[in-house]
Amino acid sequence: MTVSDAAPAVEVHGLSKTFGQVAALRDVSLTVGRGEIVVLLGLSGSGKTTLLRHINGLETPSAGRLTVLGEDLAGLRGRDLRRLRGRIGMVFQQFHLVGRLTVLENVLTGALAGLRGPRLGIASYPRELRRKALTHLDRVGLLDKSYQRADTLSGGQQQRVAIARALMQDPEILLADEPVASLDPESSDQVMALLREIAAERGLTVICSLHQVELALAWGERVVGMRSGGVVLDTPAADLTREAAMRIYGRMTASLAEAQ
Ligand SMILES: Nc1ncnc2c1ncn2[C@@H]1O[C@H](COP(=O)(O)OP(=O)(O)OP(=O)(O)O)[C@@H](O)[C@H]1O
Repeated sequence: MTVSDAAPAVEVHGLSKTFGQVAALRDVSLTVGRGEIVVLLGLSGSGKTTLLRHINGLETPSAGRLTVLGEDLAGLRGRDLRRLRGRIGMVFQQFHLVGRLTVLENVLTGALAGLRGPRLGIASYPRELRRKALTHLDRVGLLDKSYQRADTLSGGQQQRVAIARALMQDPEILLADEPVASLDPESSDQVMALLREIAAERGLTVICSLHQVELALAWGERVVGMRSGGVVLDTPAADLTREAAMRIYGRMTASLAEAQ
């Protein structure tokens, strides 16, 4: 085991980010251990996406430092940054599938970063990767949809395809940005359950942004509350009370926030 294998998944020290006049992150410090499932809970605009984008090296801090999987992001450029990003999977609110392609081909695109040259069609991917993609589709319960166009699936199914796609890169960290914001309550629960199961099976670190208190309580292990770009709470989900959740939402009631 090398030093970087033993390092926490993510260490954020005094991170601030301003976009023009807007302070999106204010002095955020946070350490996430390997295998932890952390929910970032906060209203729209509280800085959750900006924090996730920094962890993936997609934004440059205005101040502060980030270390991800033992690597200081400030020192990484080009190939080294791409290699680190290869260890981090992402899942988005809008799934970002290619609707006219089959489900299987969408999953296969998750392996593109590790391949040379463009690919066109399922047959252009190595057999080993096709097998791996089918295994992941089986894991997310969609093996029978493998050859269906992605845009014929329900939202919940599409998000499960996106999770299977993220698994193709064997990520050590999965960043999920409001993964259930477009889904009905039943599909939301299915997707959150799947994320938690997969994290446990693989020892995967999951950092997931949500804006609903109930989902955070049900599915997080640790809840980090964000408000106006700052961390206002960091607690095991089991200890999170509605009163504490109020601190995240300020003067709004938690139930109003739920309706957002
Ligand atoms: N590229 C950008 N340029 C300018 N302002 C930005 C940019 N990205 C984020 N912001 C601003 O930073 C603040 C935090 O946004 P962020 O998207 O991180 O919040 P969020 O909690 O993820 O909300 P949402 O769930 O709506 O995305 C907001 O005021 C937003 O308008």
